[in-house]
Amino acid sequence: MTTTDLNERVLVSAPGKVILFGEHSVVYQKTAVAASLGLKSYLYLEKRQDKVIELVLPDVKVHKTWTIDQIPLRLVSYPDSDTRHPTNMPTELKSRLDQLTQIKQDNSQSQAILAFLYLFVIMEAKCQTPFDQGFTLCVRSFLPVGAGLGSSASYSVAIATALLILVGEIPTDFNKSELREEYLIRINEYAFKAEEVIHGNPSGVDNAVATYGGAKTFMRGQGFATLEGFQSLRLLLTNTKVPRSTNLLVAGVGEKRKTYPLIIEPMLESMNAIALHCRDAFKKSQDKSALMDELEDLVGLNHCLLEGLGVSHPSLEKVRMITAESGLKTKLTGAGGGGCAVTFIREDVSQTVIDKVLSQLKEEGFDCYQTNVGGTGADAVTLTNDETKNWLLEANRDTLEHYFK
Ligand SMILES: Nc1ncnc2c1ncn2[C@@H]1O[C@H](COP(=O)(O)OP(=O)(O)OP(=O)(O)O)[C@@H](O)[C@H]1O
Ligand SMILES: C[C@@](O)(CCO)CC(=O)[O-]
Repeated sequence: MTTTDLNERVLVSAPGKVILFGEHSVVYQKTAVAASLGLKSYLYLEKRQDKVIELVLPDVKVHKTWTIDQIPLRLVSYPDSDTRHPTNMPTELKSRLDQLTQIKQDNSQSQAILAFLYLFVIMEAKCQTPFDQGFTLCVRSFLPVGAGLGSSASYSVAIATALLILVGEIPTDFNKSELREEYLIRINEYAFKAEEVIHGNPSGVDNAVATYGGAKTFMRGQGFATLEGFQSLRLLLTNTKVPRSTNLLVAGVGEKRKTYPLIIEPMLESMNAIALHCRDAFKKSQDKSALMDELEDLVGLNHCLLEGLGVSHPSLEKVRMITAESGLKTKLTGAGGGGCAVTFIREDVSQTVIDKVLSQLKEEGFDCYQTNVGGTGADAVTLTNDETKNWLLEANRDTLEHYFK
């Protein structure tokens, strides 16, 4: 096949995130501090000559095809889709999308498919000319799915970016455009919609970090600000591999808050103060050791409050115990209930100590990641060689990252 035989193809990337402070409290308009991760999702988009839509999501074992006529485009007028929660979508549209999703048992699959179909339908409804072209969309992630590192936001940002490019709402090289800010706002808004499908009640912090990258403070309803004076941190991420659902954990905290408002509200307020203290600690541009003293205190305080909200797990307490034996401070990150913990490592901690901790954590069956934080957000490039969806599935991280240099 020569390059000229190839259909138009695009590669999209979107990072995961680590919440340093403020998970759960951020759902209730408190401040959170979060940063993008070097671990990302990559999406391959190919326009097709036939009218087939193919969705390939190997991380959640989905491979679906539909013809474009099966998708309920323009079937239901849905003018206020941007302001309505997806659970309030018109009944007719809901039942058509459920029929197309056709997987009742496995939530991770149905949420991923539904998020894709929902975004496509509401985006297409806003296009000037009806969309009638087939395409293949394949997502492959280097993030553990459902483990607290923002896999759903990374997936949501990747599909929002790709679909906006597909329907002609943003150019592939949106990051180089003078309208970049506007395009990023659009990506973030649609990614939030996909997060609403997957999460139920997301604060928006995860998709904001996955869209814009960097290290941020975030408050629901007010958006984000760059974390001034942010210094790169040595972080160890440990995935306990205990499955959990962000949706259910967020709902659980909501129930507690309703039952014990006078107890829970001050806890959420303390978490807000922790995030603000972290912001100010970076701003002071003090030496790294003094900064780490403060951050380590905040780690302990924030974790204990989260534990009090009921979102820790014995596996996370185990990570805390193992790391504490070597003098390292750890808190859960993301929704908790299993999933990931983040350990803050001071500059003066030797590789021998880190290796010992790594081997103890691995002995427990946990996965560990040492990755950089605060890097780029969503990005896209046009593919011009003979890349295919199988190429995406087989390529390693360095190869894929190279496309975005
Ligand atoms: N690579 C992927 N491909 C398809 N769907 C994905 C992918 N990654 C995540 N998802 C969707 O997101 C869901 C996981 O979302 P969830 O919010 O529970 O986890 P998370 O985003 O990793 O954690 P947290 O919200 O705590 O950071 C999956 O069940 C699936 O529906
Ligand atoms: C638990 C939570 O605060 C973070 C999940 O990464 C939920 C959210 O902010 O949407």
